[in-house]
Amino acid sequence: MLIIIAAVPLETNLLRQELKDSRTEQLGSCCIEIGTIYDQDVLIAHSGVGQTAMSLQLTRLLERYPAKAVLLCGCGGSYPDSTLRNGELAIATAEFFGDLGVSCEEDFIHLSELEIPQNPELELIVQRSYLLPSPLVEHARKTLPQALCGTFVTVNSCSGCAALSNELQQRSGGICENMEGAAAAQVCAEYNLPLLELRGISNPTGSRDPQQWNIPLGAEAAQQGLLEILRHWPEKQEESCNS
Ligand SMILES: O=C(O)c1cccc(C(=O)CC[C@H]2O[C@@H](n3cnc4c(=O)[nH]cnc43)[C@H](O)[C@@H]2O)c1
Repeated sequence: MLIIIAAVPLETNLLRQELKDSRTEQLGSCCIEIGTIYDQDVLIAHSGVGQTAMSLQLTRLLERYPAKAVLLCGCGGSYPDSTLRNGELAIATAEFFGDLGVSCEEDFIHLSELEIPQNPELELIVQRSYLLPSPLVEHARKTLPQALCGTFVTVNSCSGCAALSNELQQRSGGICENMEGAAAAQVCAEYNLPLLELRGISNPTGSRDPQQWNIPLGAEAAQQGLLEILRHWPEKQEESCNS
C-alpha cells in the first residue's frame, strides 16, 4: 500500500476524486480513505499543519498499515533564488530542519552543533537534514521533467519577511519551504521507507502580500504531479521501493 499524506484536505481533493473502490476508516480523530488510484492500493490521510502533527499521524499510520512508500504532497513557498513560480512543481531530494537550534544575533547554530548531551539511540534527532535518494524519487524526476528537484526546508516559523527568507535560503541551499517535510523524512528513515515529497508552489517566501499567494493553485499542481506518478507507476518500482 502507498500512503499518501498531506497537511490539509484541500491538498488531496483531486486525489480523492480519483479513488476507486474506496472505504473510510477512523484513525484517532482523523478520517482516512483507502482505495485504488490507477490500480495502485493507496491510503489517503491528513496530518494537520506542522511537524508534530505530521510525526504523530504518520507514525500512527505506519504502525497500523503495511506501507511500501510514503508520498507527501502539498503546497509550499519558493525561495527567492529558485526559479520556481506559483503553480510550478518541486521534488525534494533532501529535507532540511530550518529552525531546529538557536537563533543568535548574526548566526544560527543548528541543534547538531549544540553541546547537548546526546542519547546515541536518538541519533536521528540531531541530523541537520535527511537525504531522500530512492528509486521512487528517480521515478518522479523522470515522470515530471518540468519539476525542479532540490532541498526542501521545513520550518515552524514561516519566512514572512525577506531577511528571514534570504537567510534560510543561504543557510540551507533550499528551493522550497514547508512545515511538515523534515518530520516525515525522519519518521520514514526510522521505518526504513522511501519518501517522495512533491510540492506545488503557492507563494514566494518572504512576502505576506495576499496577491502573491495562491494556495489552491499550488495544491492542484502537487496533486496533478502525483497523479502522473501513479499513472506511470512501474511494476519494478515495487521491488526497488521495498529493497
Ligand atoms: O500567513 C502567512 O504569512 C503564512 C506564511 C507561510 C505559510 C502560511 C500557511 O498558512 C501555509 C501552511 C501550509 O502550507 C505549506 N506552506 C505553503 N507555503 C509555505 C511557506 O512559504 N512556508 C512554509 N510553509 C508553507 C506548509 O507546509 C503548511 O502545511 C501562512
